[in-house]
Amino acid sequence: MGISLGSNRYGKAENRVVRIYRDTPRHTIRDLNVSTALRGDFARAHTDGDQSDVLPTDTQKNVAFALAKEVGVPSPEEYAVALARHLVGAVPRATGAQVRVEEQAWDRIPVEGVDGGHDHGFVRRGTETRTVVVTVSGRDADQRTWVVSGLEDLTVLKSTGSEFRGFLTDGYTTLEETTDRVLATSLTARWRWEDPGGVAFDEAYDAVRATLLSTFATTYSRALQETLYAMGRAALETDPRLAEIRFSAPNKHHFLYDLARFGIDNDGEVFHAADRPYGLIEASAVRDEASDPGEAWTDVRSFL
Ligand SMILES: O=c1[nH]c(=O)c2[nH]c(=O)[nH]c2[nH]1
Repeated sequence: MGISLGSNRYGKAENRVVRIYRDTPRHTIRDLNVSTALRGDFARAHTDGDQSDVLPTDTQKNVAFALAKEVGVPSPEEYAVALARHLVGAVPRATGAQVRVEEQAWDRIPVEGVDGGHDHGFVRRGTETRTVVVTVSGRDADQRTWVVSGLEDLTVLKSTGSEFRGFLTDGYTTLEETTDRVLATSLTARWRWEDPGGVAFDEAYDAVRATLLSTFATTYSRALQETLYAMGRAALETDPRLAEIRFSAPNKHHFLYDLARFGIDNDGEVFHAADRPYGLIEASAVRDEASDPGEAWTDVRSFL
């Protein structure tokens, strides 16, 4: 019977690394969920139970925490690149690594009379998560690095300025056309940097996020598909260093509740917010001259 070892990788998932900068009385906090994965020739661990090529996942965890001090977290992207390169360097059999980081933002607690909020009191910001996936491939001089930045669970809604009509129908179609509906989604967006060298990632994140939000609000929507593509084009126009942006967007349906049964008018005022099923709309925008994505999207969740 011919059976051979297929693809494999290993690492430590979901290290909850919190780095606090406290060099001045005004502290800053970077709250990360860090996952590492190494790939390479680790066949003997699978076939022979031989661990001599395997740097334990426990050690990978320790490195994730140590680099939060030694390299720091100037941005989650820079931290992830340093961690991925360190791990490949530390493991002779590794041919590549992927480091995923999710960052939860903390805002300063507003305090009366204190400009810009409290020095060391923080409150978590919403459900939104900033994300980074860094993929490193090869060793030493041949090494390549891809950086995909993004966000998850950016929940947005517009209460008008959205329609859905003129769609294909068949014998099973019951959906009615609408010229005025609620459009809501919980957005996942990921953008690939053409060349991550020298990018000020924190500023860039704020700029892309602001562009996505303002485009969502100001663009009249004939479908979520059209809105996503408009958001993607706007993001790429905002920052020429972006090669492409990909979206995954659940259409969080808001159904007009039937109050006519009770003799009550409902002119787009009362809705049932259904949580499932939901339309799942996925789309991307790509710059014409973008480089080949290489391994940037390998094993990146929910994409295309
Ligand atoms: O924006 C939308 N796109 C669709 O493809 C779709 N399909 C559907 O039933 N409602 C919607 N809304």
